[in-house]
Amino acid sequence: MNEKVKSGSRNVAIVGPYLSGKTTLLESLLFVTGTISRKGNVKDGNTVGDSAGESRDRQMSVEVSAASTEFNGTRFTFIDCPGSVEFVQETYNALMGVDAVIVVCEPIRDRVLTLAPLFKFLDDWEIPHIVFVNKMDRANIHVLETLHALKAVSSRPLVAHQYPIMNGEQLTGFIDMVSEQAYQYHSGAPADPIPFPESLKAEEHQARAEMLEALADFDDHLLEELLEDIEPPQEEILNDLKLELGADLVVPVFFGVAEQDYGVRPLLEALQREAPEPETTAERRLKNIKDNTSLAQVLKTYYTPQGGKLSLVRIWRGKLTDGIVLNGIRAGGIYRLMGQQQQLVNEVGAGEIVAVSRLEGIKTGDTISTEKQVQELSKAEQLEPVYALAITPEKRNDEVKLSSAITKLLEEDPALAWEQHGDTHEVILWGQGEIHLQVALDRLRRKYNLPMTTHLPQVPYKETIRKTVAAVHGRYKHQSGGHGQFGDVFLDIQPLPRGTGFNFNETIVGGVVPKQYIPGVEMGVREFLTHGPLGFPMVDVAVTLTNGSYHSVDSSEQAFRQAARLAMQTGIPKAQPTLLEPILRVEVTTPSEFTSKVLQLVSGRRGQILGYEGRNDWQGWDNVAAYLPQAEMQNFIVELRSLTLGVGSFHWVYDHLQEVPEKLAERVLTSNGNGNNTNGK
Ligand SMILES: Nc1nc2c(ncn2[C@@H]2O[C@H](COP(=O)(O)OP(=O)(O)OP(=O)(O)O)[C@@H](O)[C@H]2O)c(=O)[nH]1
Repeated sequence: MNEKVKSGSRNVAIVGPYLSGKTTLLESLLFVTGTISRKGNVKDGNTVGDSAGESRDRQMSVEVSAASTEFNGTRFTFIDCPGSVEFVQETYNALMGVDAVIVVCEPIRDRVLTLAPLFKFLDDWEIPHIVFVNKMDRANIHVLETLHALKAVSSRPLVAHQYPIMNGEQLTGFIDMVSEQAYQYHSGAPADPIPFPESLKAEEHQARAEMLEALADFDDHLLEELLEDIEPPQEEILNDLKLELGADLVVPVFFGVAEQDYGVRPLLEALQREAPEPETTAERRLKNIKDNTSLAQVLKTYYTPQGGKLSLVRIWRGKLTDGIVLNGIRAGGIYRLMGQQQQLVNEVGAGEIVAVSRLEGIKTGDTISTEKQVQELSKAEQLEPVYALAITPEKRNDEVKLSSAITKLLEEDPALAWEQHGDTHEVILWGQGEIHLQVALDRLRRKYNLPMTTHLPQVPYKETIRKTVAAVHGRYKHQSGGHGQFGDVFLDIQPLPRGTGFNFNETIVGGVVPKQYIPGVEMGVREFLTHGPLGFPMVDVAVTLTNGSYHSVDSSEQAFRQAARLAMQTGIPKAQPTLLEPILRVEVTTPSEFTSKVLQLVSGRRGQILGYEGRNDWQGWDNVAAYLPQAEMQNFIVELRSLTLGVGSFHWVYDHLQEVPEKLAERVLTSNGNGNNTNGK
């Protein structure tokens, strides 16, 4: 392949909503360029893109996969990205390393709307992108309607690079908007030039005029020509398209049918001609890097079924050679990827995306170099986890293996997080949704032989008291053979304001409880508070040791500890124990058209709405701020997505504890058998 590559390379990500046809498009790109001789099919599970077992099982991409090919002397490395919102972190991480992006979407209004977060990410990072409207064999909305829907969700102007020629709902050809030449598609062969279809003249002229006006917004010379009614030379239009795409000022639009390879050659030609060269991208990405060191960045980490580590890296400066030492670690082999297949190479230069094996300790997003100290490249933002499951190994003695397997799992998928909860002691796996966690659990089973069972995480309820009880007596007296045990205390138990925690005081006078035994009293009180009468840890309680007595031989710290526990056992039930639940402060982001539904969702889940407003940085989107009980959060993201075409999201932080309404508290306590185990619904 090396000899044929004459005119540089391009690294292109293929992104877009779930099931829009990205993997099919990659298959077609590889087929049209002769890299594969037979196309695979998503249903049959034999495509290059969806090569991981977890993808094949679900007929959906769950991680990025890379494939290189060559077209007219240019090497293309395509990165097929998952479309599901639950795997978007994969996509964001990979986008940090590409020169251009193909956004694949279907000609369906609601599907187009779901592109908004992706467009925002691309524009925030100024990543050049084009749109490929796929499935134009089922286009039951008009081309101009599709373009309008696209324009509504993009902050950058869209320019139709082609005008599709349709026969009913089926794409049959296109008009190239630069040359105004019409072409007819053929199965298995390049498109043929045909005469301009007169019936499309008016529509095509309008779309072309809009394209030229959009380009002219960034080119005064073109603007003058348009004002003076001079037809601009094609060279000038192409030049503007290249410059303005490269600077993420405009978004060219193409149409096609990936399944029939329609529109795929024109797409490749446009990418070769107009997508920025790797050097241009490097200038953009390295503009804040002051030193001149060799640099690469990890876009994705894989663990192969054999357990080997592979890091997909973009080389920004310098080159990678066999046996190179990066960040102090000797790399294994360097490979070009074709889905799960690897082709060993000895040396690769700047501007390429390749996989490097055995970079132990290096994570996705890390900057790597041959030098000791380098400036870190910026990374894609880390998404907050929004969905959790408590997990337990099916086999008890697998518990020891779990933490090292989870560490590897997190390296492969940085959108996962885990914790061992301090109160409930459960191991909780956090991620972006149900399917995301199921895929992670599949990996644990397949790659690490760790089958797990799951359940909804417990809500970490707490308890407090409402009333003060004074002078509660606790006496511990035990006579067994020789030495006896004697401790005797009087405690005042008082509720504290919410969020205060626990206070211990003593007002002992005259040494009725000697100093050395007082820590024992505090210990006994604290022990009792770890498990209150309702079954949960107690908070916001003050306990004061006011009185007591001792025995000069039989008293000990231990005996006072027991006496304090007895006093607490007597006193707390009289102080009106009450159930408290954690309340989160939640900030929901949603398209404004769904805000009222979101408000209903929040109120329906016992939420307290704190306010909502339009986002300054995102036209047409609102933020809703609210307090929500944690017990109501388990499936919140699932509901939110189903109300907002999948694009609603939220941030949360723990805020405070609040009394559980009485009726609900009864239910929680009965379903827990006075113990702690469900989410309280
Ligand atoms: N009619 C029609 N169907 C298509 C076309 N391209 C893809 N499909 C079908 O659409 C479905 C989804 O295709 P994929 O290529 O898996 O979509 P994807 O975007 O890679 O999916 P994810 O990565 O899981 O989001 C499959 O059943 C394809 O056969 C097309 O041009 N026309």
